Amino acid sequence: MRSALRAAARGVRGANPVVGAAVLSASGEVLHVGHHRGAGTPHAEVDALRAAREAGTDLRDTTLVVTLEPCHHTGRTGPCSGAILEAGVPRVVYAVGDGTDTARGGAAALMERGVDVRAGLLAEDARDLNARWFRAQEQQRPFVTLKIAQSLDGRVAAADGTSRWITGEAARGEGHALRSRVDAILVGGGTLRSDDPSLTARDATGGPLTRQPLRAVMTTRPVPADARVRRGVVRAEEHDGRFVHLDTHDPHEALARLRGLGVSHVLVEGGPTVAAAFLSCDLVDELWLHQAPVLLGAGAPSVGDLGIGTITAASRWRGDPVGVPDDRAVAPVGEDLRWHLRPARGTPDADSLDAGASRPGAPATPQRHPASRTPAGPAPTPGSGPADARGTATNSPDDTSSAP
Ligand SMILES: Nc1nc(O)c(N)c(N[C@@H]2O[C@H](COP(=O)(O)O)[C@@H](O)[C@H]2O)n1
Repeated sequence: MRSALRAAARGVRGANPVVGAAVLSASGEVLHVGHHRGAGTPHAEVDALRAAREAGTDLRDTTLVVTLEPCHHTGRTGPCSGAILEAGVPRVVYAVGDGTDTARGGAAALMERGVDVRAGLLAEDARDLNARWFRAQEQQRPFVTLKIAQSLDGRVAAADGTSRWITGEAARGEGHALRSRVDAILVGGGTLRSDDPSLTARDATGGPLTRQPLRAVMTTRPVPADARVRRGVVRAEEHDGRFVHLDTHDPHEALARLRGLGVSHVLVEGGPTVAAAFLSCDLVDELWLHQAPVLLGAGAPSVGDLGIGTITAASRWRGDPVGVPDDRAVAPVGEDLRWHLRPARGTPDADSLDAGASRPGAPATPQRHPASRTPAGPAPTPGSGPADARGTATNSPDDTSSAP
């Protein structure tokens, strides 16, 4: 299971949990490992079984160990329960159950077909690893990533509103790769008016990437008929660059609407007021922050007023090495610096990985932070993060100034 947990940490955060699997011999030797690489790609079990098949491993006396209960549904991919039965693996050990209504049930289905299934091994570690994903599922909302591209002094635009480009090409490339992985991108009315963004996912030449997210603007004002965001990106993919106007200032309402449109992962790209609105409601699960070696001295801040009056009430974040190309929570990207962060409010997932579980050769048992004793979905720790988990933002996204 420790091998499976380490493999899981090579995945990406978002619509799906990070999941790892290992095929063990009868004597308990790890023969193959696999992991899930994000929504739409094979699940960890299928990845590990593929490795076994390619190596010609006889699976008749093996055990499949997986960090999450095998799924029993056809979503973007087929059911893992079926793949395991087809492969003829006689024993399955999983860490933690899949609580989702759609995917759960794999364990029962396998047992019915005579597979020896055990649950609960290193369950707390497995749950910790995906604490924010479980929390988003429990709250029945999409997983939320906030992306910020800012100057050294925390600004996303110069005094005249110009923002192209603060960060360099490499950081922008990461941003576009992230765009093409999410189901929807969301910006506020201020960004719409100041930048007129297209919100498409593009490659280095400016051409559209294969997968395009739904493009959402959250504003109570009209979205002009000629706004770039309304212009079609013709793609045969799931969300294929459609546009949606979210006529609200309430992040909860915006997320509920997006969920209704089939969105499981939303990328909030600003501006400052929208960022503050999501942060104030404790609705940011993951933060990608690119910081450029540029000083602006004036201009829009990356995050608007969070209502924090004193340092003990600061919104604190911790490094998350899971889901970034180099397994590093803080890393140089071209000339810029990338921070990959999670709220430090007590969701324990990356605490366990601070000890190095995502890195090859790391200690087998992830260490947990003392604050990680509660299961996924704990209430925010008082004073350690953005306030009310069900709070409604007081700032209006329409007041927003520019963001890249
Ligand atoms: N057992 C298992 N292994 C994985 O590697 C997984 N990613 C999951 N995810 C579960 O299945 C749902 C996604 O299914 P699709 O990728 O859309 O087919 C996800 O919501 C989890 O419940 N499970």
